[in-house]
Amino acid sequence: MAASRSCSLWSCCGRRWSRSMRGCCLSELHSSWSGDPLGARLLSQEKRATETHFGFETVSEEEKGGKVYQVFESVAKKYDVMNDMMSLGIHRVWKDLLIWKMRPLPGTQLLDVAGGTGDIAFRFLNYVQAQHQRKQKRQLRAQQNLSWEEIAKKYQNEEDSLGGSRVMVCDINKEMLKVGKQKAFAQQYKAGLAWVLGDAEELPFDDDKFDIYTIAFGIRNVTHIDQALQEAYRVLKPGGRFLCLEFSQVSNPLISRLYDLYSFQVIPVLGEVIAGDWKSYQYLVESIRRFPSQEEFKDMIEDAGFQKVAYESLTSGIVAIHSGFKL
Ligand SMILES: COc1cc(O)cc(C/C=C(\C)CC/C=C(\C)CC/C=C(\C)CC/C=C(\C)CC/C=C(\C)CC/C=C(\C)CC/C=C(\C)CC/C=C(\C)CC/C=C(\C)CCC=C(C)C)c1O
Ligand SMILES: C[S@@+](CC[C@H](N)C(=O)[O-])C[C@H]1O[C@@H](n2cnc3c(N)ncnc32)[C@H](O)[C@@H]1O
Repeated sequence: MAASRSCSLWSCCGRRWSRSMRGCCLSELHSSWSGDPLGARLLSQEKRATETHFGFETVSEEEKGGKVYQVFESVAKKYDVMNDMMSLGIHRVWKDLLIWKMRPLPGTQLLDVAGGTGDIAFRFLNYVQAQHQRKQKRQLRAQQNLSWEEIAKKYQNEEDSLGGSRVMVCDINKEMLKVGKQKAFAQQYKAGLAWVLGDAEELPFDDDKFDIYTIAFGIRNVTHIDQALQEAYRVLKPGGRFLCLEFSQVSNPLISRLYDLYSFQVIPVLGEVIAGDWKSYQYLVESIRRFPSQEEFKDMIEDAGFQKVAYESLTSGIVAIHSGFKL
């Protein structure tokens, strides 16, 4: 069921279709040129270029999306508990730091891509609500002669309690979004929050629409990172900001050794014990090792057109926050 769903999603739609078409044309050409060694060599190089990685495994670009889909479909229900267990809660601090770095202004329109179960969106809503309440209190203190009805009205309007800020969570995985929506319902997040099924490589939004684009622990899973970065650029308003929280590279050799030990010896075991899924957590640690370094990723963000690109490494480089502006 999952395989057939993701197959149609990943090989037959939009740009991916044209990519797979390119693959088809190449193999047809290959057979007609079989007597030409140079042509055959060039073609086999081209064919290799359509290969990518899924953790330490080499797979075709068409296959990767489906495999990533299966990973998150499988872990969705245990995703949040796994994160707390594996990181001893540290992922919460990293996500808080992302929001503090963002410092959203009243009225901010945020797009959280690969938003999964909503951790970034909920933090954003908490932040803007607290900020708006502080502002309201300051205003009320300044307007001493308001009636109690007027004061109550100011507090009751839920939409207004966010000062016009909104967040759109976009993720390719139905199961992750389902868990996110359940969490939102249980924690009573309603206003200013929307969920949409969509691919980071082909966002279902118009150009110049959002003030801020975030992607947390998501971009590592995308097949064509350059394409996702271009899409981030496209949907941001001029002056808009790109923020990415992702695993990165640890530079200290001693910490790196301990980190490797923990990653490869402990995490898949926790994955098996808690989520009954060794393979997905093996993919997690392998995909982290495959992801570009802080500097390499900064170059990729600049290549997509962003300016003033900078990053901050956290927890010895286990993760980094990259930031850039569409100017
Ligand atoms: C399928 O894909 C995914 C599934 C998911 O559930 C999540 C994601 C995306 C990830 C997130 C949303 C973030 C949350 C998840 C994680 C942080 C998990 C990934 C964690 C790592 C890759 C390792 C880094 C972990 C930490 C920084 C957390 C702190 C952990 C410790 C302090 C170690 C705890 C020690 C033990 C449990 C004792 C047993 C350990 C051993 C026998 C191995 C030897 C290890 C050590 C001696 C210490 C370990 C040292 C380190 C971790 C490095 C030290 C670092 C510093 C001192 C800065 C997703 O895509
Ligand atoms: C590790 S989770 C991160 C979730 C959330 N941002 C967080 O920080 O907890 C990675 C998410 O990326 C999503 N994802 C993977 N490939 C994607 C793509 N091409 N487009 C959109 N989302 C994608 C997965 O479905 C998954 O929900």
